[in-house]
Amino acid sequence: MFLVGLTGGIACGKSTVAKIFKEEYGCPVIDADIIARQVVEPGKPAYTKIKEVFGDGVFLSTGEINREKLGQIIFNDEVKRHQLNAIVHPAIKSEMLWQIVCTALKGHQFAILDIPLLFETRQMLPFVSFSIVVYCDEDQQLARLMQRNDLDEQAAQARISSQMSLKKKCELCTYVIDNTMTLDVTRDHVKQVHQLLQASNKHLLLRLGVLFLFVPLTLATVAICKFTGVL
Ligand SMILES: Nc1ncnc2c1ncn2[C@@H]1O[C@H](COP(=O)(O)OP(=O)(O)OP(=O)(O)O)[C@@H](O)[C@H]1O
Repeated sequence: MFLVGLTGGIACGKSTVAKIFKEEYGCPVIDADIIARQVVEPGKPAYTKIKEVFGDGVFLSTGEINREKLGQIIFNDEVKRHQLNAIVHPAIKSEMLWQIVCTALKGHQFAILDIPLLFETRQMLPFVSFSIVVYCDEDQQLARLMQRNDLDEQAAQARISSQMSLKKKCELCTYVIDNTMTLDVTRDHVKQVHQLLQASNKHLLLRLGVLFLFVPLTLATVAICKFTGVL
């Protein structure tokens, strides 16, 4: 199985495109945002570390993390942002790798990794064979974000500016999915990219690689066991 990174700017349409891949083509989608919420649930190791580093002030009375408060703190303090990233990113990465292994065992040709900050954090970049950026123009992005999150223009613009520019992401990726028009047009673009991914034989190369690694390892283990008298 090979991996496809799906990314883009905030509110450009990643979830919309991921849903089309999943529901219309049956592609497995591993969503970094969902994992990011799961790894900080009460009782998880990252939750405990956040409590140690940020104190009780960033928790609601229910025990859950007060995302708004934590968001304000890290948005205005780079050191704290790094501290939070150092806690959360490794936890997300290991859960993601675990989900990838489980998906690979089901025999899929490829899996989509929906990672908003694929190019910013670069954590999963070495693992993806192809990357897709969902694109819309700046005015649309601002309007969609303001409407969806009920934000004023200044707040929405601040969130957009905190990410790498969409233009730069488009330069770095393998495929761009244009989401500037109607959903039916976007569906057509997803179809085209899906066909290109299906035509790839990277999964065969990766399976061969695993086989070449696995066979000598197994033979070496058997030889050692025989030599030491275990077998
Ligand atoms: N082609 C489109 N035309 C009109 N509205 C759209 C289109 N695509 C997406 N939207 C709307 O734009 C908003 C953002 O879309 P979506 O949630 O898919 O973006 P996202 O990139 O996943 O966001 P985030 O970065 O926050 O995860 C949603 O309200 C969605 O319904």
